[in-house]
Formats: sequence, structure tokens, C-alpha cells
Amino acid sequence: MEGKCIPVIDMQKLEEDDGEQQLKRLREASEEWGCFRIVNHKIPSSLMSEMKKVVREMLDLPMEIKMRNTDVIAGSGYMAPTQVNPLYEALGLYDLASSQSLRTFSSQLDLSPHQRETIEMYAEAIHELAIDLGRMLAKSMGLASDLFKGWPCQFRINKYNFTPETVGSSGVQIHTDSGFLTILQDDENVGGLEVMDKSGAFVSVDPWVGTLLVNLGDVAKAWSNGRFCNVKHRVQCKEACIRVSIASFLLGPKEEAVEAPPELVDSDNPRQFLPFTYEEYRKLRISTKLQAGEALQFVRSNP
Ligand SMILES: O=C(O)CCC(=O)C(=O)O
Ligand SMILES: [Fe+2]
Repeated sequence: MEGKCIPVIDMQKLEEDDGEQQLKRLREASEEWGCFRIVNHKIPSSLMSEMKKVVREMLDLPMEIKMRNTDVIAGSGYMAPTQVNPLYEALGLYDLASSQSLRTFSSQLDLSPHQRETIEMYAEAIHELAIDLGRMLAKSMGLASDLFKGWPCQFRINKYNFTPETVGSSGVQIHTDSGFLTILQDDENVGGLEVMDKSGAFVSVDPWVGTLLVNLGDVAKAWSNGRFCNVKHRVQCKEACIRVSIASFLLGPKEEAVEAPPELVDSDNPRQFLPFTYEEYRKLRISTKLQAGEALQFVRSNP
């Protein structure tokens, strides 16, 4: 049973004064898996299901409207199906904490007031959760501060056009997420997501309504001086149903470089990565087509 394998973190317990045990679990999950489910988070399930409804409506818009969702940073806008991932398409919104960006996105897609409002509420709640999670991850490493405030966040709304003919084929190729952390609202009915464990085996992630999945990305690996795992994952077509997911990425610092805090560097743990900006790193991943964390080799201190 897959659900047994992915660690589960209770957000409510984490926020309690005596949350030491949960913090330890969080650190272990981040180091061993780079992936965990969160339960008892503050996002109302009604908001999650309303957002999913709105997202489906947006993905059902005609192609010429979806094409208006243009890039703000490299690769942040609409992605049509390609030869590599023919079953996959995505809409994107950068930066979800900016009301101007939300307005532009909504106008480009001609969204209704209700759709706009739902996206705004969801963006606000997810952003708050991402910052909370960042604070807890820092705390789990013995660092207490709001290190991740002001880091931009991006939405990616994914649709997988699975049919009976495509069962067994790939929805999205193996990759790591480039940023610090991802909060994924996966499809509540349709499975297909698989994460790689430390031994290199893929573990299926079963749908679990009302919970959210967290993945740590390449920036988390660099920021933690190699301690956190940037989890490799992919989506496989396992059933002939449309699959929809909402990924919210807390990317990296806007202008400053990604660097491990000095507390995480000592003679036993020398600095593993050179400072780099998130934007440089994102471009590097795109230009090298190295999507599964391999691009980190170019920013290693001792290549
Ligand atoms: O659709 C999913 O469950 C995963 C999507 C994903 O990995 C991503 O958007 O980076
Ligand atoms: Fe991903």
C-alpha cells in the first residue's frame, strides 16, 4: 500500500508548542524522501474543491484563449501538448502573491467574477501555507526565522488527457521541481503520480481527498547544503480518465542568491553549492534540458 510509504505530517501538531516530534518527522521526511503528505492544514476543503472546479473550466477553454496565458518568466505560461508529453497541457500564473499578476491572468482568460474570486482566495491561502511550511522546514533544521518571505510563488495547473489508448504511457516525464517547495493538490480520484524513493524505486502516490502533497525541489537541496532531497517524480497514465492537478511552487529568492545559511555549513559539512540566483538556475535547466536535478552539478562547489 503506497499511502503507507509516503510520510504524513500533521500541520496542526507541527504548529503546537510541543510539536518537537512532528518537527523531527518533518526533517526526516525532507531528508529521506523530499516528499510528504500534509493533513490538518488550514485550507478549507470547500475552497479546494471550488478551485478544482474553476481550474477544470479554465482548462476546457478553447486553445486560442489558453494561448493568451503568456510567459512572465521562462516557461511560466500556457504549455500546449508536445511530442515528448502529448497527453499533458498546463496553464501557469507567476506570481500568485501579486494582485496585479492575478488580475492580468484573469483578464487574459476572460474569467468571471466568481472564478477570479476563487483563484484569489486559493492563492492567498496557498501562499500563507507555503510560507508556514518554509518556516517549519527552517525550524526543523534549527533555524528560526521567516527566511522565505518575499520569495515568489507560481501556480501550474496541469491537465492530463488520458484515454483508454494511452493507459501505460507517460503523462509527465521524470523530473524534479526546480524551486524550493511545491504544494500539490493532486487529483482527488485519478492516480498516476509516482515519486522515487532513496533506493531508486518508484512509489505510487494514491489520491487522498482533502490533503496536500509537498515536494522539495532543487533550491531546497542547495539551500539545505545537500541535506534535503529534491524528489524525482513522474506521472503515468494508469486509467482512462482526465486527470487535473494544481501545483503551487515556492520558487527561490527574487533577487538574492540561493545559499545555505552559515549554520548549515561547518568543517564536517563543507559548502556544496556556489551561490546562484533562481532565475539563472531556471534558465540553466531549460537550456540544458536537464530536468531531474542534474543541472545542480553546474553550481557545485567542487564539480
Ligand atoms: O500532476 C501531478 O500530480 C504532478 C505535477 C508535477 O509534478 C508538476 O507540476 O511539477
Ligand atoms: Fe513536479
